[in-house]
Amino acid sequence: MLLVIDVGNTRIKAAVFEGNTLLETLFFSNVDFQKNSKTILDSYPKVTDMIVASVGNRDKDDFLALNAKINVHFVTHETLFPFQNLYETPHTLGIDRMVLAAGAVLQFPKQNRLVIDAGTCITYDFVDNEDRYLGGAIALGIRLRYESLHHYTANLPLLAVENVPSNEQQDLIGNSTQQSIHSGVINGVVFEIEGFINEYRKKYPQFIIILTGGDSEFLAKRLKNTIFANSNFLLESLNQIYLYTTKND
Ligand SMILES: Nc1ncnc2c1ncn2[C@@H]1O[C@H](COP(=O)(O)OP(=O)(O)O)[C@@H](O)[C@H]1O
Ligand SMILES: CC(C)(COP(=O)(O)O)[C@@H](O)C(=O)NCCC(=O)O
Ligand SMILES: [K+]
Repeated sequence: MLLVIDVGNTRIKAAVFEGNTLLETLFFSNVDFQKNSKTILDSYPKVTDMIVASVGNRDKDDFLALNAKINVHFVTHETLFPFQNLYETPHTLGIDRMVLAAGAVLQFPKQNRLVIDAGTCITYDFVDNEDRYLGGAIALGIRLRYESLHHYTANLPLLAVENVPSNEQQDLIGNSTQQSIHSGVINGVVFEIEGFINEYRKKYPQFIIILTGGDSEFLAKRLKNTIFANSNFLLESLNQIYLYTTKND
């Protein structure tokens, strides 16, 4: 039984897998990581291995301290990935982005793939049908946009995606300060993502789109393009990498 852990800049996400079967997902903030992870391990005594992808500043010792009996596999730039990395600065590429690219290759073989991860940042990662990772883009996530508008202006309030009315379209013309901010943030993100997809389509007429990240379910309803929306895609990709690396060791 495997515990997979994704340490992002906002949340830590975890999941327990038995082979390809996802048994449980768990989410917690960075602060109560140690306590919660011990709870997970106590609830799943059959966990023998853990695979960790961390963009945060946690080091391997934090995870080794959880349980000395568990084998910890820390995903690094030296991990065996199922793609050719054509990034010009391969050692600055986010481990999370590499895991997403690996998941796209392993779960959607032999086609052009664009992975969009809407979390702290919105990342775009492209792997072509020859399994070459070409790179992509890094943009402000939804929360960072709301926080920037508040922190870097004199009068704008701090809003959040949770305040957005649940209807699936955000009014284009905001008729109040709050609605203007929501229109700028939500429509800005939706139009940005659709704009990127349209530009990719000019270069690659055929490709699939995988949308993941904590804001993926919110955004999937608002995007016109056909996408595979899966908020657990990074966790599933970590499991796929574990199976791939142990098989190819
Ligand atoms: N229970 C939750 N707690 C915090 N953020 C959540 C939650 N559910 C969804 N979200 C959304 O997920 C975003 C973080 O997405 P995530 O992919 O976890 O980020 P990262 O991987 O960068 O840490 C938050 O900004 C928020 O909009
Ligand atoms: C862009 C990121 C901060 C995204 O992190 P996240 O939104 O998942 O918290 C992370 O992928 C990162 O630190 N990248 C390093 C720079 C690069 O990928 O080129
Ligand atoms: K992200």
